Amino acid sequence: MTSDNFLDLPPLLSARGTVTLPGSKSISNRVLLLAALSAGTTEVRDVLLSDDTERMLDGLRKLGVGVEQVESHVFRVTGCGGNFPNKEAELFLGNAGTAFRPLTAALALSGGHYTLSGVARMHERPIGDLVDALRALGANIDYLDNEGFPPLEIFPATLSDAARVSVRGDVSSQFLTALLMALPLLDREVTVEVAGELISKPYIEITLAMMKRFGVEVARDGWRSFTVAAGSRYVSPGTVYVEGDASSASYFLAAGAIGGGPLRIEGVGSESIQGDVRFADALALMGAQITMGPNWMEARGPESGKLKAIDLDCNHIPDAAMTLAVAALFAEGTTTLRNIASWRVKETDRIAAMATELRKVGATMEEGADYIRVTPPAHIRHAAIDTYDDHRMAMCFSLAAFGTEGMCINDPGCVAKTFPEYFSAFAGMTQAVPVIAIDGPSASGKGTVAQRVATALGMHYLDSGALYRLLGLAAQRRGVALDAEAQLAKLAGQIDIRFEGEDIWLDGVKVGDELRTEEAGSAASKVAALHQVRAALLAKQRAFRRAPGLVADGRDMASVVFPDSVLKIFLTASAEARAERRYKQLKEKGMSANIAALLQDIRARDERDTQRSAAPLQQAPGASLLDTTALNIEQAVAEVLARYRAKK
Ligand SMILES: O=C(O)C1=C[C@@H](OP(=O)(O)O)[C@@H](O)[C@H](O)C1
Ligand SMILES: C=C(OP(=O)(O)O)C(=O)O
Repeated sequence: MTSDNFLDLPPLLSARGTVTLPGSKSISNRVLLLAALSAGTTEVRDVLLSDDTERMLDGLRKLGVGVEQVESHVFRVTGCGGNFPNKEAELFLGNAGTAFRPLTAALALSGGHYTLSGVARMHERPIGDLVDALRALGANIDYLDNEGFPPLEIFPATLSDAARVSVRGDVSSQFLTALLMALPLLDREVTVEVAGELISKPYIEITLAMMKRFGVEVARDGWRSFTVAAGSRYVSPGTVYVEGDASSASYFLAAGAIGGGPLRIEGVGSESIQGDVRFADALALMGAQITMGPNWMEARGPESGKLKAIDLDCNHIPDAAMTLAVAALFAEGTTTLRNIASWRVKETDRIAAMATELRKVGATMEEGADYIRVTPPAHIRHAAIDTYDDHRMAMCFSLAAFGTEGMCINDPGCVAKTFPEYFSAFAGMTQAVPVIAIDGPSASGKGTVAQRVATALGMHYLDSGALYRLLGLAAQRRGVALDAEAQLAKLAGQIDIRFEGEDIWLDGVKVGDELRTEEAGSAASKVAALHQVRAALLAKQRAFRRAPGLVADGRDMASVVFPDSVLKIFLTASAEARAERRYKQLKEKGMSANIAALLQDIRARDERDTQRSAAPLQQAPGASLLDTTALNIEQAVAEVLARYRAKK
């Protein structure tokens, strides 16, 4: 159920399967830059294809680096030995921190004239600590807008002979990463001292491991200082394989833990160099069952059946920790995630965004400068989640669809930053609450069949036609004309409808046979032809989709309301057979009836229903025809059940 601006995720029952992860963003962008700075040609395989890596690739091309895509995820980079061919360029780096910070450092020390800019949010993300450190080395960098923030203009440096330089490490580890990767461009030994408590430490391990792969070994004194020796030069290792993205793994591991699993991710595991694999430990603390091998991880639900809250310092897993905040909705108790101040300066203020959106689904939230506390609600409410152009907000909140009502994600396309195919991968690993859609013309017997199928399967039942009949009735009671579209749509949003067994309640009052009269049927048909009314009733109908499943009958169940139904039946019978059934039904209830008039009525209604522009009655693509002219109810029910079992 997609549109350009939102994705309505159905309520999810379970998660299982095997997913192969796209390449790591952090490794892809480091390797591409190091390959460009090296002597020699590097083939980089399993590269992440996403907006962040596209910004790096585009930047390198603009600098004159030979970048050739040889297969879909394989790039051949012809290194420039530390000397970019183009000495003048304007780079647009989107919101990619792993492109912006490292390119700033490399270009500041490479003797050209460059401007670096990004999206509006990038211009709010700090870079001052890195610029200060580079200036101490002689770099010539101007802020084009606000002091301490992009955009930047870089001029050729007048290099100092400083042997030691200090960089703050408590806002972003990317400043230290950027500096270290650029230092081999200088022809002398430089020691970088880290000022302040270094955050996101595992990302520095990725940087050191990648530099080593390209022939530069950094000497270190714990987390205090790092020394790049004189004469250090990047040399291409030939071919580099990029691991799967450990942060992207977090959504699937969490899905396995919440949705039962087993859910296996391939591409990253116990031998990974990415710190975010430690997310699996956090999930295990919550009670999830985790197993892993060198290049895979697998998550299952907790043995006890219920996840439990944790209180955790998440500084080492800043990105994956966001996933814990949403997983906390499914845990018993209050979860506290600490030491995450860096969330405030990422794609959005993630502490504020997380608190706002988790509140929408009913959680009780507490936020501080560097922590967040989540107390789950008794019942996770359906909400339209704003994603703030933050890929991780969108991916994290997909997990909230394991609540009973599903979840709506606004601007789902923002996942393109690191995982453009996220939602199709997620759909492939998760099983939604199943819907059996039974559509068909008036008096085809679909209501009785659907109700009996629901009973046989222990599922919920939605008589969508009754919603339209109820609206018709409510309109007549309140004196709203049956063609007053806007008023009717408003009324549709206001009325309170409840189904209890065979009983139907409208605004707290039980409705009787008046709902089944021909008059109510014709009022329903009229209001149902109005677009705004159908739109207003859509959410009401979807809300009936609850575990363990739903059998829904109507006219557009398969095509519009539940297009992802596991089974779609178009149930019909000849007009004569339907007139006869209706005649018998009315007689049994002691009501008067005329078979010729009924037949005429049914034909007129068929005509109206198939001709109307709003959701005309038709066999939906993927629906199978069930003609019951020659079948009795039991036979029709048995046939639907057989088709459902064949689908399972
Ligand atoms: O170096 C890296 O690849 C990254 C470092 C982290 O940033 P901070 O160091 O700013 O926390 C992380 O959040 C980001 O997604 C990627
Ligand atoms: C913080 C992130 O990105 P960036 O590399 O732009 O810092 C992220 O991917 O969560």
